Amino acid sequence: MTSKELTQQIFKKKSFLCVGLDTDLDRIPTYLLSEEDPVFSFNKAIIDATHKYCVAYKPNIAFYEAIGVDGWKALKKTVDYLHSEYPEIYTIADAKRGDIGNTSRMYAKAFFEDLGFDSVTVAPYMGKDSVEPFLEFTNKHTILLALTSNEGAYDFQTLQTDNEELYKQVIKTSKGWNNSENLMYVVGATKAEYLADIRKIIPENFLLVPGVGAQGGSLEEVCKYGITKNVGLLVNSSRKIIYASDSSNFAEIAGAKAEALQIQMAQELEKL
Ligand SMILES: O=C(O)c1cc(=O)[nH]c(=O)n1[C@@H]1O[C@H](COP(=O)(O)O)[C@@H](O)[C@H]1O
Repeated sequence: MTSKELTQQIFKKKSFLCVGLDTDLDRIPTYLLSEEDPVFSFNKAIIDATHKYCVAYKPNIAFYEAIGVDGWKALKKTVDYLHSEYPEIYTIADAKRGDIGNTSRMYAKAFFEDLGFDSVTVAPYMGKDSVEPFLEFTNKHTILLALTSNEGAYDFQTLQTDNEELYKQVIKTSKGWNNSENLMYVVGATKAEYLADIRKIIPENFLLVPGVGAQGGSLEEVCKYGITKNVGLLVNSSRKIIYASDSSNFAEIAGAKAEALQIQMAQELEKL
């Protein structure tokens, strides 16, 4: 899906919500554990209940890798289910990969070709040759970590180097690698006040903004500083939606949580 098509979906659904599928066997309703594939059963129920209110899903790969082969199978089934049942939905593999070029090429093949995701999150630390193999997939998006939502973001990302914070250098340098508009950036919702500066460097690029909900980020603040006339935002929430309830109607309650965010988003879109 191109950035333009994603923007069209956002205006059509009046939502720039991404639901995070951080599916943890210790947190899903216990009655699902007797199912053949509890992770997929949970994801399917969440997707069926929330898809009307969001434009994207972001499985965090760690949650699938942690349970081995079963996790990888559930991940593949989840992406296939999304693409077959809801082809208008955008998919993000939250993998935070990046290695020497030769190895990054294999990561890119895994997430884009084998699993068929529309995008993957990538760590910029190893530089251009570690990111280029992802960017070579010009019909996919590479989502580079810029300024993350966690406390540790202040350890390196905001350090001054040449009178400028490191995360700004990451954005400025990497945007020159992008010939085909297929680069997005991660900026944590907990760092919303930085978005005004970030928009001066990249006025158009899509930003994936996690951290609304469980991490305390504010949707209003994110929109205040980060929204553009083409929206340019995908705001992720995981735990606050998918674990809103552990009762038998967990999916319905997740749907209501997603709808509440969608309503707020529709109000923000009306202001544009
Ligand atoms: O790349 C990410 O998605 C990401 C970057 C970041 O800076 N902060 C962050 O929380 N994330 C991911 O976004 C999700 C946030 O989950 P919740 O805090 O439960 O909404 C998790 O899967 C995180 O790994």
